[in-house]
Parts: sequence; structure tokens; C-alpha cells
Amino acid sequence: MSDLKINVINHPLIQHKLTLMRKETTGTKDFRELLEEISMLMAYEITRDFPLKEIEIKTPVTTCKSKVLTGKKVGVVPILRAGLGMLNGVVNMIPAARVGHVGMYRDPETLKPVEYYCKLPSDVSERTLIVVDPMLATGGSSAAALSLLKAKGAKSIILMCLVVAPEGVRVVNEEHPDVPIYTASVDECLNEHGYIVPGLGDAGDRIFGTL
Ligand SMILES: O=P(O)(O)OC[C@H]1O[C@H](OP(=O)(O)OP(=O)(O)O)[C@H](O)[C@@H]1O
Ligand SMILES: O=c1cc[nH]c(=O)[nH]1
Ligand SMILES: [Mg+2]
Repeated sequence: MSDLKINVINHPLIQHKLTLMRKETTGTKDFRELLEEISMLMAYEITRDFPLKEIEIKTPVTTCKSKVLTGKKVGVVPILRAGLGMLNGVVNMIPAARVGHVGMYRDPETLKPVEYYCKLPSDVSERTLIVVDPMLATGGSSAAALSLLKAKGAKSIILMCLVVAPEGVRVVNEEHPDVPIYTASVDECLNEHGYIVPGLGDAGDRIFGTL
């Protein structure tokens, strides 16, 4: 595990909500709400080092210098479908962000990613992209999405996943050493069907009620 390059966000609220999401008795409505709440909290954590500059403003009382975000603008890129469950939480925290979409599903037999959609903001090369997908399992989908974004010009990318498997982190670390990964949990392993153990099942199906 110590070979993994990964940032684990251990905030108690995130860990508590993740436990509720993992339970098989948690229904679609609660699962979706919890994922949005956790995404908001994770966005808060991953933007901790974003640069600030001081500007002069006028309050009702006086003028003063006060801080605002500076540096690159942000783009949020959910990997469809399940990544959509993390989109609103991030955009709630960064309302000026543009949104791109990458459609990618994992072939259930081969576990290889299949790309089916891509629509990005035109200035993708000038933005910091936050790619969101709740699950990083074999790493195939995220690695392919990151390659696609780089081929479209992206230069600064952060990957934010709710739960990851060590196997998938190794793949993304190897293929995209420039992309920092943030997660709420590094789980144990993958099972014979490529599902994360203990994980939370199929995130897309639980978000959209397609079980
Ligand atoms: O790391 P990997 O082994 O590639 O697996 C992870 C991918 O699998 C899930 O998507 P899925 O294929 O179920 O598509 P969906 O979001 O449409 O349900 C998940 O949301 C990831 O995108
Ligand atoms: O555990 C897993 C693995 C891939 N995709 C999911 O939704 N869950
Ligand atoms: Mg799915």
C-alpha cells in the first residue's frame, strides 16, 4: 500500500456518510443525497491549496483588502453515468465551474472501458479539471478518461473518486503520474468480477435505481 500515490480524505463527516452509503439497506434516495454531500465536502478539501489574491473592496462600513480565488478556472468532468452523482456537490462549492462530460462504461466481460460520449468546454487547456467518478476499480475507465482529456488538450487534472481499489490506483499512478488522486477510502481489493471489496456495489445502479 505504501507504494500508492493517493490522498485519503479522513474527515469524520465524510467517513460517517461513506459508511451509510456502503450499507446494502441504504436506498437510492439516501445514497444519492449522501454522495452529493460527500462530494461537497471532498471538493472543500481538495481546493484547500487553491491560490488566492487580494483585491480592494468596499463594505457598507469601509474599504478594505480581501481575498478571492485566482489562478486557473475550474472545469468539472463527471465520468458517465456514476460520476453524475458527484457533479452537483462539486458545482455547489465551485459555482463558476464549467462542466464537461465523458461517457465511459466498463464491459462486464472484459472489464475494459468503452468510450461513448465526450463534450468538453472549448478552453479545456486553460482550466484545472476535476474529474469525478465514485469508483476506481481496475482503473481502466479513469485512465482512459484521463488520456482522452489530455488528447483534447487538458494540462492540469485532479481525479476525485469516492472509493478506490489499490489495483486501480497503481494503474492510474503508472499511466498518469501527473494526476493527483483524492479519495475517501482505499479499500482492500477487487473480487473476481472486478468489484471493489468491501466497496458499495455498483455505484451507477445504486444512484439511478437500475439494480
Ligand atoms: O476502474 P474500472 O474497473 O474501470 O471501474 C470503474 C468504473 O465502473 C463504473 O462505471 P460503469 O461501467 O458501471 O458505468 P456506469 O457509471 O454507467 O454504471 C464506475 O462508475 C467507473 O466508471
Ligand atoms: O465496485 C465497483 C466496481 C466498478 N464499478 C462500480 O460501480 N463498483
Ligand atoms: Mg455502473
